[in-house]
Amino acid sequence: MLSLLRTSSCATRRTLAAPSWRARRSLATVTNDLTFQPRANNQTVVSTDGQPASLHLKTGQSFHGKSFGAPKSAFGETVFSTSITSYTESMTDPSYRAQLLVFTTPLIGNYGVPKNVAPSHDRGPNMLLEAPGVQCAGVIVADLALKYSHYQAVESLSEWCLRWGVPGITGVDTRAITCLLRDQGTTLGQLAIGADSHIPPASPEDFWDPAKENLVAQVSTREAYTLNPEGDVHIALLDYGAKANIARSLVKRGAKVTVLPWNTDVWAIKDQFDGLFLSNGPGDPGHCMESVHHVRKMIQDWNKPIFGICMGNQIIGLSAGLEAYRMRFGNRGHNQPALALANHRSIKAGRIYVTSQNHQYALRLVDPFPDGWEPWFINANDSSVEGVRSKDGRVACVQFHPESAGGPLDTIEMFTDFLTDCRAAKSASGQPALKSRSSRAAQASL
Ligand SMILES: NC(=O)CC[C@H](N)C(=O)O
Repeated sequence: MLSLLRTSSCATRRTLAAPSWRARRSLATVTNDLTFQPRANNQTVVSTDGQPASLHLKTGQSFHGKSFGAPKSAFGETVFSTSITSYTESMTDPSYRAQLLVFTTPLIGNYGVPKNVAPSHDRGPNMLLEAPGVQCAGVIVADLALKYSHYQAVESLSEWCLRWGVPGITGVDTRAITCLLRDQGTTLGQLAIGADSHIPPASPEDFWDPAKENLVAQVSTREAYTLNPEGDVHIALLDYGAKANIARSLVKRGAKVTVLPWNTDVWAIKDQFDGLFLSNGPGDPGHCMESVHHVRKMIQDWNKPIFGICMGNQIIGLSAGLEAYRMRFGNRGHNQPALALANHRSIKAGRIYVTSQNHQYALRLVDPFPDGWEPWFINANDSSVEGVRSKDGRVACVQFHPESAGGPLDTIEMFTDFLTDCRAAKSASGQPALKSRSSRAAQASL
């Protein structure tokens, strides 16, 4: 906390109750001095080349600071996250693909980056973070910590970004940028690095728009692979850009998980599985209609449990006949309140769960809801739909992230609930449950 108060730019911001547009713009020119005086102790010091860097928004605003990480420019959607911790988890979440991520928390990088233990498979759960490398297109921070300290840290945020070819900018007023994005909505941007970086792209058409691309096809696994083959229930995990903690959370609870490419025709191979799980993933769900087609068949004609998270929630909603729309600035942070409307095992109607979120699209609340479906959760801040379920409870999905990483664990037991449903469906279908490995044993193997 003391280090937060030490920088003059933070102090300046704290005095501004409601900065005018002109004031916000001039704040954007505030830069930090990256010259660091090494201390006489053994804590690791971050080096940064501190080249000139600018964030240019398609709407005409520019913010000038210093670069860290990879010395190259990048385009993307400029979005903000209000999470206070877990920059490493957020930056490895494939749902942030093609996004320039603004952290509203001022001091970023102070606990460095841990060794992301090499997985047995690229997307296996045996790594610490959510994917092998940095997924977002760039990072925008107010104050890059010039010193990091954590027992697991092996490198600085800047070194990590450099290794993964991702640029960063520090010394910009992220509060002013966030106020702008909140008013005008998620905006296309360019993170420009180098001597000419203060010159914005010549025309608004020069800003690359990732929403036009099928980003899911870029991040999904190319080949199916199986984790924890001894698990007692076999779950098909459709990978739209799955955070590793989804597979981890299923494996920890004793499931065998087969991760499948996003557009797999699951109906053709359904007999192997006791449940279907749809992951999170980047971009517009409208690009995934091929998958919606397969999932609709599973919803209509299969009799086993189906669960979806975030992009998975949107795919299930589209399959059920709901519409997905683009929100103004989305929800990204770790303290989004979701009000439960129906009981299901650990979830109690009437309770508010604090949830981790990262999404730009949402399912539209309509009245009446499609036949046989009901809303399951509503966001207590903005009233957006946070989950839907079939009235028989067999198919359910949530817009938030029960697996967290990072974020609160309020809804982590939804994984236990889903696997309990899968085990019940398996024994009801007459298949004897295999001798289950205890979750402790499965966890020990991770
Ligand atoms: N985390 C996610 O799965 C994001 C879903 C979708 N890409 C969105 O932005 O709304």
